[in-house]
Formats: sequence, structure tokens, C-alpha cells
Amino acid sequence: MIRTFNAPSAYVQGCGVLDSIGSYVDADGTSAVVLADETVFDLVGESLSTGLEASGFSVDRIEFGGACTHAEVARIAEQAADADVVVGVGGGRALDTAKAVRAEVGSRLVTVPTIASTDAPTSSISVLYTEADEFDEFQFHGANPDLVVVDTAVVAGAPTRHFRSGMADAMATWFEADTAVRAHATNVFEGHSTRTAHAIARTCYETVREHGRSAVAAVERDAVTESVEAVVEANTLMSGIGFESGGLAAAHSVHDGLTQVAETHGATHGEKVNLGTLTQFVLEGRDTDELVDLIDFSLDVGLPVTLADVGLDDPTEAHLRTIAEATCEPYETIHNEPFEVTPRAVRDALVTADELARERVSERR
Ligand SMILES: NC(=O)c1ccc[n+]([C@@H]2O[C@H](COP(=O)([O-])OP(=O)(O)OC[C@H]3O[C@@H](n4cnc5c(N)ncnc54)[C@H](O)[C@@H]3O)[C@@H](O)[C@H]2O)c1
Ligand SMILES: [Zn+2]
Repeated sequence: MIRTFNAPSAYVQGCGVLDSIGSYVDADGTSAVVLADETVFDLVGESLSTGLEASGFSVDRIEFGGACTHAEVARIAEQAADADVVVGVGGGRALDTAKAVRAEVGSRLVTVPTIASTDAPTSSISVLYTEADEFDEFQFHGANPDLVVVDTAVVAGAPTRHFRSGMADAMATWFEADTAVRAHATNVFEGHSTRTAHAIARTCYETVREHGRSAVAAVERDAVTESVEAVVEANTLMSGIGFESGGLAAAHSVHDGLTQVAETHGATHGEKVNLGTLTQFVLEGRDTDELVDLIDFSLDVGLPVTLADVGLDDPTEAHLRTIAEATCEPYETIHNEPFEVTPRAVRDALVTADELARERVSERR
């Protein structure tokens, strides 16, 4: 059995760290291109540029249009062709675009997440979408970012919804990696998990459970506390390594299935993943107490637990079929589950998780 482990080359996290970002960028040459949408550039553009210029970089800005599509990657790659360093700044879409641009131009890559909403900042892959905003393909770049810089003051100042969503993405990491390891399934790098990645995935979950409530309370007030630092690290570094080098299973496939129904497009990546984790629990026949425990924690921190919570108030059988069939596409990681998975089984697990969550919500009222 071949085991593989990949990770970003360097990771820096701290309150106000963007001001000194240039000192962490290890690159020959002096030209940096900053890729960010207007909102994000207004927030951090100045401190980023000052931080890079202080270390001798010339800084050009390219405005990110908001979608990670082939056309957007081609447009930006042309503009960034001579850059020594591409600095992707923002949410998962901007960072995935920066990764694809780096693959085209051969520069170094720095990712600067300004929300702790997904594990995209540390991973090696990009998720590409069509112009109609439907899933197009995964691009496996083989290389992780050279440097990841997270300013916790920026992340804590962003809307809490993004932070909660990242917690859901992080919790799924453990249940998926653990299933993948037990099933001897392969990870993103087509190797088997190391004990290192498995342990990181476990710590990722434990960190979110131990610090999640306090961290969400802090972020509601734009405060940076030790619990915020802990959860940012879990959502970003541990989750990224945990899913890529540990392996994925059902939860993210259910997320992918949910994206096929337009009604869920208003829900974030992490919010849909949370339903995926609950569905994975039912699919795997886990103890009901374990499921209720995760529902309770989700409700405590304000994460969605029912189909209605992610936009599907009244799912029809056609909706459920679309979701279940997309969840079971041959390339989906749900097939890492250690038993045969069918659309029927996914549909039944999804509606059962939804029913249990509804019951729990009314019990807690
Ligand atoms: N490559 C991977 O490993 C991986 C993993 C998980 C998710 N993803 C992808 O990530 C994407 C979802 O990412 P996301 O949930 O971060 O959403 P997103 O990238 O769509 O960003 C959401 C919004 O947040 C705004 N924003 C960013 N920073 C802000 C701040 N500090 N304050 C206020 N607003 C801010 C942005 O302007 C953007 O409009 C999906 O495309 C998904 O497929 C990729
Ligand atoms: Zn995810």
C-alpha cells in the first residue's frame, strides 16, 4: 500500500498578519499579482499591497469576476503571465481561480483567505463551474499553495455565516477521512492515508467541537479570541490536509448532489456539506444518539440541519431523485464507503436525516 501526504509549504495565521505578509513570501523576482474581487480588495487591498511593497514586491491588481470558470482562469492567466507570485485573496472561488492561474503561468502561489468558510485555501485542487454556475470539473493541480496567510482579524470581521460554514466543512473532514481510512480508499493524491492525516482530521473535528460555540460568539462581535484562532486553524489548515491526504466519502458527494437542485444555490458550500454529514451518518447506520449529538451542536452554532434550511422547503420525488443520482455519479467519493451505495439508499438516508432533524428541532422548541 502506498501512502501519500501533501500540504502547503508554509502556513501563517494571526491577528493583523497581512501587514507583514511580504516577509513570509519566499520568491525569486519581485512582481506580485493580487487577485481579489471588489469587496475583498476594498477590505484588505491596502494592507496587502503595503505589506508586499515593504518587502520589495511590485504589486499589480487583477479584479476577480466572482466565478471560477475556464474563461475566467484564461482571462486572468493572460494578465498574470509575467508574475513571479500570484496572490489569491477572498473566498473559495477566488482561491480556486488563483490555483488554476498558477498552474497556467508557473508562478509561486500565495492564498489569503478572508473568510474561514471552506478548506480551499490549503488544498491543491480547484473546483471549476460552468457559466451557468453548475459544477463543471475538479482540477487536480498536484501542488498545494506555497504559502497560506490568514489574518484572523479579517476573518473574524466577516459575516459569521461564512465562519459557521467552514466549521461544517471541517467537521465533515473527520467523518469522511475516518470512513475512507477504514475502507482503505485512496485520497486526492491517489495514495492511501497516513496516520498523520488521519490524526489531523480527528483533531480538526475535536477542535471545532471544543471551541466552536465560543468562537462563533466571538465572531458575532468581530472579536478575535484563542477559540477563534483554534477554529480558523481547524477550518483552514487541518480541514484542508485532512480531506486531501485523509480522503473523502459520502458527505461531500451529497453536497455535490444538492448543488444540482437550483433551490439550494443560496446555501453555502459548508451548509450543504452539513446535510451531507447527517446523511452519511444514516447511510452508515450510525447510532441515533451520535446523529442527534451532531444535530444539537449544529443547532447550537446556527448551522442548517434540514432540507428546508438549505432552500428545499418541500422537496419533490423528482428533486430527491436528481440529488441522489448526482450523489452517486461514478466519480463521486461516496463510493469510498465500505459498501455498495445506490441512489435509493442515498434518497432514503437523506429523507431520514431530514425527518430526525425536524423532530429534534421541534423537541428543542
Ligand atoms: N478547492 C477546494 O479544495 C475547495 C474546498 C471547498 C470548497 N471549494 C469551493 O469554494 C467555493 C465556495 O467558497 P466560499 O464558501 O468561500 O464562497 P465564495 O468564494 O463564493 O465567497 C463568498 C463571498 O464572500 C465574500 N467575502 C470574502 N471575504 C469577505 C470578508 N472578509 N468580508 C465580507 N465578505 C467577504 C466574497 O466577496 C464572496 O462574494 C465553491 O466554489 C466550492 O466549490 C473548494
Ligand atoms: Zn468542503
